[in-house]
Amino acid sequence: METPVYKFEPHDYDTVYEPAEDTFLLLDALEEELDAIAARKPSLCVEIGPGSGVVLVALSKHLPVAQTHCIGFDINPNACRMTQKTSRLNGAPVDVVNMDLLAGLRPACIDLLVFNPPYVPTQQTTVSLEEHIDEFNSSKEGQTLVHSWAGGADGRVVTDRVLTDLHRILAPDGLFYLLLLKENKPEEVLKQLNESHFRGSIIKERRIRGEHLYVLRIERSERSTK
Ligand SMILES: C[S@@+](CC[C@H](N)C(=O)[O-])C[C@H]1O[C@@H](n2cnc3c(N)ncnc32)[C@H](O)[C@@H]1O
Repeated sequence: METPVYKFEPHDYDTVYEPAEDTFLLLDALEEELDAIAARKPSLCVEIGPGSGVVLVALSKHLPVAQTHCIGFDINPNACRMTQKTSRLNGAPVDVVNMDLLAGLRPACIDLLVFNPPYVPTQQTTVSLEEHIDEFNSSKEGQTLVHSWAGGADGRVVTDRVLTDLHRILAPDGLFYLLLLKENKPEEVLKQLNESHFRGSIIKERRIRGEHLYVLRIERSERSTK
């Protein structure tokens, strides 16, 4: 999918994740999946961590407005603002909420879920929404951007929280597209999913500048059709 127009002001580079190779790989994978996605007639499309908003806005441009509500949840308030701005710039309606992952959502409501997580293995542990907003308000710029990429042990701390919640929030016929790095052990993730009523596969991979990136497509192993 074509990358939507986005406009960073100088200070945004310190606080919001700028679209990079991982973003573009996810866009390419989603483009190839558009027919499969349309066939599921998604009512609710959610991106966790939309950052600049380009992935969510690109998806929104390919999904019928009357049918699909697109919404992003980002822990970073400036990423939420940037996603709104990208939405406006492209005339593509998406909502965005400053929230930590998906805790506030009712069960089995997400038809299409997308996540390009903080995937770099680091010592750093993740922070709560409150701590994140405090950091942001105390203008420790550069600090907030760390949470866009710092993934803790195996780069999986945030991703594993989503995977643990997946059974609760994914609709029976839902699809989940997840970007991972080789160091996140995608094969191990797939094995765990296969053992817990999901099935998944690697639908796209790319080696770029020392990173080996994967996009996984995940769905329930016994899905109901609409
Ligand atoms: C690697 S960036 C991806 C940004 C964008 N989706 C892209 O592909 O360019 C990860 C995003 O996840 C957000 N994020 C990190 N932890 C989060 C959490 N617990 N809840 C919601 N968003 C989170 C970050 O603020 C950041 O915007």
